[in-house]
Amino acid sequence: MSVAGSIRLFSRHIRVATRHCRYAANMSSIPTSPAPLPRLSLDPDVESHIKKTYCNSQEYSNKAAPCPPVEPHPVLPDVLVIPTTGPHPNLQHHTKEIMVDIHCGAAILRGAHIFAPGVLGATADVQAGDQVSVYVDVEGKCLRGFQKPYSGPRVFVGNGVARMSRDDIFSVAQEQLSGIGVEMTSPLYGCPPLNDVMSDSIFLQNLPSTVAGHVLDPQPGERVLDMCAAPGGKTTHLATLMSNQGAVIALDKSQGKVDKVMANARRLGLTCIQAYMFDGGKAASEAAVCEKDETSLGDPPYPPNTFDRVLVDAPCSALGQRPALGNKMKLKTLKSYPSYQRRLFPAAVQVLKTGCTLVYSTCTLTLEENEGQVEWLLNTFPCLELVPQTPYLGGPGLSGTSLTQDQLQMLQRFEPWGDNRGENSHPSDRDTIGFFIAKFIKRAR
Ligand SMILES: C[S@@+](CC[C@H](N)C(=O)[O-])C[C@H]1O[C@@H](n2cnc3c(N)ncnc32)[C@H](O)[C@@H]1O
Repeated sequence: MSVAGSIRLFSRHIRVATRHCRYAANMSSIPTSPAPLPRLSLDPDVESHIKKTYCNSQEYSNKAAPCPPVEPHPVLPDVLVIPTTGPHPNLQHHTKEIMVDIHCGAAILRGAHIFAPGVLGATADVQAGDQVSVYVDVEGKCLRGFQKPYSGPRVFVGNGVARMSRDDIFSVAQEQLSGIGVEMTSPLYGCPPLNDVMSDSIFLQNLPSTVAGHVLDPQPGERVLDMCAAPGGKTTHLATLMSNQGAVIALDKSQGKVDKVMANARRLGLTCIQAYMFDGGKAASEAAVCEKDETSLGDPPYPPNTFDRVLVDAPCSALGQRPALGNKMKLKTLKSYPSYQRRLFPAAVQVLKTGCTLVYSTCTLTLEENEGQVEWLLNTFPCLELVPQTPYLGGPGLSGTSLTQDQLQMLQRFEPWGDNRGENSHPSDRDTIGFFIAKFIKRAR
């Protein structure tokens, strides 16, 4: 098989979702309504190609981190699931140690190696080629360049081989460093790095994020607005679901982020995406004029009733993200999100055509940013009707607002501890990040 041959994936890319760690799920009996989609049969060669790539990689050639299985998702036709393995209990602790911060630690748990600038501390004797144990400084108190075994609170995340000596790393300014400092050979959790694997065809994404794309359900030829788009996981999914036909307008607030969206679009060969550095909250303008051609809408802002679908995947407190080794967010910041998110909706509702779909999603857990926002939206925009979602792999919304039981059942909440899914749910649907999805139709009112 040539890779290109397997790609119906060219027009229908595969999303790859990893499970982050094992949980003994204490499942409730809340009923879900799984709605099977037409199955896209995955080319067996694709699955075997991915398996071979991992099994041959150093991470999976040792017994501590055996190659994880690759499974087509039972409901989502364009998703492969790679369960994370671990924690691996018998990893040896080496005397030579590397310290990293919580962000680098989370990246390691997601399958990354350690880039040299990410090394916070290394014991004095570390040389290139040495076996090292890697620890995360969970309180952010380890100073850069630290050279003793660190005695503050720390978490072991696995073993690796130093590719640079301590001197290589700390004798130059951090901004001049590049390349891999430590190659993780036995991470605590086995999570496949997908960096070079079929990069024109697959996108690594959290499972609930792939559900959000399907819930929006964009069709070929439509105009879709992705209001908060970077790095473009959902943007590229939407364009793929549209078979690259129509227009996906992606907005984000900095040029660097917009460049990332476009880089991902180019990588996947998705030409129907146009990304702009633009405040989503200002995306609507009565005075704006839109090009007639649905594939070239031009720059934002856009006139009312321009889009067939709008996704507001809002900036949020991200408390559902996994893996997470620490969180330094202040209460003031946490409390700032609901009002910031609300700024986005007047424009989102205005640019949406009547009869069309708005999806709101977050990767956080708070009532204020999730069910509370749905309550506020329904009160503020009487034209919005809350509607059920397909596919439905999560659980209902939480009580605590004025939303009725029926309305809560229309919401889709993924608790990161996995116990709010139906008893027949697939294991990959219970071991996810925390996520929230609400779907609305704009009615003529
Ligand atoms: C949850 S992330 C989006 C993730 C993205 N949808 C994906 O799936 O790859 C939220 C994004 O909103 C962006 N953002 C924050 N404020 C914004 C604004 N006023 N207008 C547009 N984007 C904004 C942030 O820069 C961030 O990239």
